[in-house]
Amino acid sequence: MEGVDHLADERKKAEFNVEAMKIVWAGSQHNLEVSNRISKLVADDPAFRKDDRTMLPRKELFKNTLRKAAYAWKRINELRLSEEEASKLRFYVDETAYTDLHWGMFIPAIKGQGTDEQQRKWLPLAYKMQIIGCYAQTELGHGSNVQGLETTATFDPHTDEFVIHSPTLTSSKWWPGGLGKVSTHAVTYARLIIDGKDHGVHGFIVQLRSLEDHRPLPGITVGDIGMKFGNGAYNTMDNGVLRFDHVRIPRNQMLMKVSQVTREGKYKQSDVPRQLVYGTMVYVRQRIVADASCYLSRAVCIATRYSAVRRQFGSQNGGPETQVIDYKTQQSRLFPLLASAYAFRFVGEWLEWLYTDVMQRLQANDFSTLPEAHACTAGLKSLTTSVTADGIEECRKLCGGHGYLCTSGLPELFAVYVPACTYEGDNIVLLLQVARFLMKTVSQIGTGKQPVGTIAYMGRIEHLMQCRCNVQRGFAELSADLVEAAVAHCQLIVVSKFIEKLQQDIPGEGVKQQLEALCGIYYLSLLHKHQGDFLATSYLTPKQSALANDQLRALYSKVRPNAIALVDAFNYSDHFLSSILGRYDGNVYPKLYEAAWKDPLNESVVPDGYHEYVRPLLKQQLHTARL
Ligand SMILES: CC(C)(COP(=O)(O)OP(=O)(O)OC[C@H]1O[C@@H](n2cnc3c(N)ncnc32)[C@H](O)[C@@H]1OP(=O)(O)O)[C@@H](O)C(=O)NCCC(=O)NCCSC(=O)CCCCCCCCCCCCCCC(=O)O
Ligand SMILES: Cc1cc2nc3c(=O)[nH]c(=O)nc-3n(C[C@H](O)[C@H](O)[C@H](O)COP(=O)(O)OP(=O)(O)OC[C@H]3O[C@@H](n4cnc5c(N)ncnc54)[C@H](O)[C@@H]3O)c2cc1C
Repeated sequence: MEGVDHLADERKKAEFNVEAMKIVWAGSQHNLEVSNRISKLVADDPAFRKDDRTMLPRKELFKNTLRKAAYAWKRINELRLSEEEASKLRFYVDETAYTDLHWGMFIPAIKGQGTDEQQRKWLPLAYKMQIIGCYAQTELGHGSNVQGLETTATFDPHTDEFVIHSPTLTSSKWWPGGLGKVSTHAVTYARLIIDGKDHGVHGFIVQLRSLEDHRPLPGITVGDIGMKFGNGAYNTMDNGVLRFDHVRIPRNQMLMKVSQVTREGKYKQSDVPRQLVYGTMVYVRQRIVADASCYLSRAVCIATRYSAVRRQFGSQNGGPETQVIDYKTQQSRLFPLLASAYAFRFVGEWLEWLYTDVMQRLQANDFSTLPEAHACTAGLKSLTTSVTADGIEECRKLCGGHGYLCTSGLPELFAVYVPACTYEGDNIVLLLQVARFLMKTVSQIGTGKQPVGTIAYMGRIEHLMQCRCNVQRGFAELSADLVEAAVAHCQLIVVSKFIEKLQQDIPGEGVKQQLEALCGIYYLSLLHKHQGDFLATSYLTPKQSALANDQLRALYSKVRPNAIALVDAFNYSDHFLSSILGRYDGNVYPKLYEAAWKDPLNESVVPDGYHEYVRPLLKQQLHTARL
C-alpha cells in the first residue's frame, strides 16, 4: 500500500544511530548536507527522469543525454552552484556523458601537465564550457601499452608547429569518451618527433571541431565507435574514433610542464620523472576507487532491502514464510559485500589523502612517494572495481528472478559499471605494476633501504632475502602468482585503512560497534576465502581457521538486525537508486506489477506481428499427412 513502510519493523531493530552513520558514510556533516540538498534537487526535477533509458533507441537516448547535460549546466549556473555542488549534481543525474571526461580528465590533464601560461589560456574556456574536451590516448592498436602509441607529433621548426598525424590504421584514436560526437578539443597523446628523433609519448591540445558549426576541422576524421554492452548503460556516452591527417597545431599546444620543446626545436626534459605524463590516469584511478564504494553500495542497498522484503519457504502452520535475508547462505553472500562497500569508502578517503599529499610533494620536487602512489592507485583501482563489478552481479543473483528485470536497477548498474575493470587501466596490467613495485621493494631489502608506508611490512621478510634470488628472473613466468600477491597486498591496505578508521573518534550511539562488526566481516570473509593459503603456509592452524569461520557466522548474526539501517545510511533517494526492489518503503510487489503494464509491449493486447507471423501458424492447414 502507498505510504506504508514495509520495512518499518526492520528499521526498528537498528542498534545504532543511523543519522550519525550517514555522516560517517558522507565523510562529514557538510558533505551530507550538500548531498541531501543536491540529491533532492535532482530527484524532484522531472527533467532528470531516467527510468526510460533502457527503452530508448540509441540516437534518442544520446540526444536525451545531451539535453540533460545542457539542462544540468543551466541549473548549475542559475543556482550559482559551486564546483563541488556542480559535480554532485552531475553525480546524482547518474548518466555517463561527455561531461565525465571534460571535467574528469580534460581539465585535470591541463591542470596536471600544462604550464601556468597554458592553464591561464585553456582552463577558463573549459570551466565555462566554451570548449568541450576529451582525453584521447588509447588507439585501436594500443591501450594498455602507452609507450606503444603510434600517433605522431612532428615538430616543424619552419612554422613553429607540431604536425599531428595517424600513420597507420592502428594509430586511430579509439575509445575516448566524449570524442565521438561532442568534444571540440582533445588532450591527445602522441609520439614527439624532433628532427627524426622519437622522444616518446607526450600530451597535446588539439582542436577537433569548429566552434561555429561543430564540423570536424580539416584533416580530422571523427565519429562514434558504435553500440556497447547493454541497453542504455554506457551508450549515453559517445566513445569515439579519431584520425589525424597532418593536422598542424602551434608549438605552445604541447603540454609542457613535464618537458618542453624550444622555438629552436630543442627538447628539454625537466628533472622530473617522465611518468608524470601519466598523472591524469593516477588522478582518475583514485577517483574510481571512491566511485567503487558508491556503485557497490547502490547494489547492496537494493539487494539488502529486497532480501528483507522477499519471503520464501519456511512457513510454520500457515504463518509467514522466512525472509530470505535470514538464510545464512544469503547472509554469507550479501554481508561481505555490505562490509566491502564500507571498506572501499574508507580506503577511498585515505587514497584521496595520499594523492593530495603526493601532489603537494611534487610541488616541492619531492618525488619520493610517487612510486607508492602509483602502486596504490593502480592496485586499489584494480581491486575495488573487480570486487564491485562481481558484487553487482552477485546482488542481481541475490534478488532471484526479479533481479533480472530492468526495473530492479541492477542490470543497467552492472552494464554501466563493468568497463571500470578495463578503462583507466586493465585490471591485470595494473596489478602487474603493483607486482613490479613489490618485487623492486624485495630486491632492495638488505641494501639498507627499509620499506616504509604501505610496504613497511615487507621489511620483515629480510630473512627470505638471504638467498639473494634474482627477482628479475621469472617475473613473466610467475606473473599469475605475482598478481595474486599484488591483490593480497592491496587487500592488506584496505583492511589496515578500515582498522585505522576505527581508531578515529567516531560519534553516534552504536556506530563504531557496527563498523567494527563490518570490519570483522571484511577480513574474516577474506581469510575464509583464502584459508588454503593461510593453512598451506602455516600462518593458521586448522583450529584457528575453524574459529575464524565461527566468528564470521557470529558477526553475520550481529549485523542481521542492523542490515536495513546500514544501507539506509548510504542515504540514497529512490530516484537515484532507480530500483523497485530497492525502494525505501519496500513496497515491491504492487510497484513491480504496476511497472510491467507500462512497458511499450503492453500498449496493445495483441502484439504487432501477430497477424503476419503468429496467426498463420495457428491457422495453418496441415498439408502433410498426419503422422
Ligand atoms: C604503467 C603502464 C602499464 C606501463 O607504462 P610504461 O611502459 O611507461 O612503464 P613501465 O611499466 O616500463 O614502468 C617504468 C617505471 O615507471 C613506473 N610507472 C609507471 N606508471 C607510473 C605512474 N602512473 N606514476 C608513477 N610511476 C609510474 C613504474 O612503476 C616503473 O617504475 P620502476 O622502474 O621504478 O619499476 C602504462 O602503459 C599504463 O598506465 N597503461 C594503462 C593505460 C591506461 O590506464 N589508459 C587509460 C586511458 S584513459 C581512460 O581509460 C579513461 C576512462 C574514463 C572513464 C570514465 C571514468 C570517470 C570516473 C571519475 C571521473 C568523473 C569525474 C566527473 C567530475 C564531474 O562531473 O564534475
Ligand atoms: C567504456 C570505456 C571507456 C574508455 N574511455 C577512454 C577514454 O576516455 N580515453 C582513452 O584514452 N581510453 C579510454 N578507454 C580505453 C581504455 O583505457 C583501454 O581499453 C584500457 O586501458 C585497456 O587497454 P586495451 O584495450 O589495450 O586492453 P589490452 O591491453 O589489449 O588487454 C587485453 C588483454 O591483454 C592483457 N594484457 C595486456 N598487456 C599485458 C601484459 N603486459 N601482461 C599480461 N597481460 C596483458 C590484459 O590483461 C587483457 O586481458 C575506454 C575504454 C572503455 C571500455
